[in-house]
Amino acid sequence: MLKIGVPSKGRLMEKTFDWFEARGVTMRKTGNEREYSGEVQGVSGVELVLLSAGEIPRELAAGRIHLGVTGSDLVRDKLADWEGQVAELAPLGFGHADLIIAVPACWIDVDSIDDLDAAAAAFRAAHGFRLRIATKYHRLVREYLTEQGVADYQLVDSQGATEGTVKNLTAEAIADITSTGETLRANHLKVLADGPIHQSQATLYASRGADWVAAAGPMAALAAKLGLAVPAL
Ligand SMILES: Nc1ncnc2c1ncn2[C@@H]1O[C@H](COP(=O)(O)OP(=O)(O)OP(=O)(O)O)[C@@H](O)[C@H]1O
Ligand SMILES: O=P(O)(O)OC[C@H]1O[C@H](OP(=O)(O)OP(=O)(O)O)[C@H](O)[C@@H]1O
Repeated sequence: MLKIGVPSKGRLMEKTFDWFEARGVTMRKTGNEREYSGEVQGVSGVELVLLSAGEIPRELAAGRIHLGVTGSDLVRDKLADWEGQVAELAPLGFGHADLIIAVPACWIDVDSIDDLDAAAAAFRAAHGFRLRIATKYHRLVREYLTEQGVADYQLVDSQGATEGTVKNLTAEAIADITSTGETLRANHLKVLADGPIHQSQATLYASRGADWVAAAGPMAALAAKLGLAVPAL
């Protein structure tokens, strides 16, 4: 059997199902609406595993699923050396979102990462602690700030409603995903002008650690349906 992990709910699940359906592979949930079980039709030997989008990178890295669909932001953030653990087979063209840094819109002298760097140093001098950036993207944000030479900050973990942390006085800035920008605007935040840390989209990945010998037959059949080359893993 070849196991493929797909997000278990919401837009990502629906659009993933549509993407496979358009290529002759039907995925559907089985059982009652809330039951996390599913099946694949159109290619034999493929098992559907419905998982949280955030857990798919770890399951791929552990080799418990052969293939997985999730956001490229989550793979890069959750896995150290992601390219050593998974292979990117195809960007799927949906789930587009930018990982950005945003600061209060009223900070009129902070528009770029260099401005943030200067503001962070001034903040520490004035308050005696480092400027707080709320995020769930710890690895990507740390790597980016190191590259940009920003050091006077601390990350504050926020697993949701991150844009609210500034108003709630638990952070001075945030790093989060945005697509329409509505949540940022509604919370009086502005994006730093330097461009996103990462442009994410839903992507099909293959595990480098899974048992590909046992799954070779279903993988060849699935790759043919999807118009993909069989990856050398
Ligand atoms: N507003 C958005 N527009 C487009 N894509 C988004 C948006 N918010 C999040 N995403 C993308 O959706 C993917 C899943 O996001 P997230 O980790 O928030 O999952 P979730 O929906 O909370 O599910 P779960 O809690 O089961 O992990 C990520 O790759 C993220 O980039
Ligand atoms: O730019 P926008 O279109 O406004 O979208 C951005 C929002 O969408 C995501 O949140 P989600 O709805 O997944 O909830 P969360 O707070 O639990 O992450 C993301 O974390 C932002 O909060």
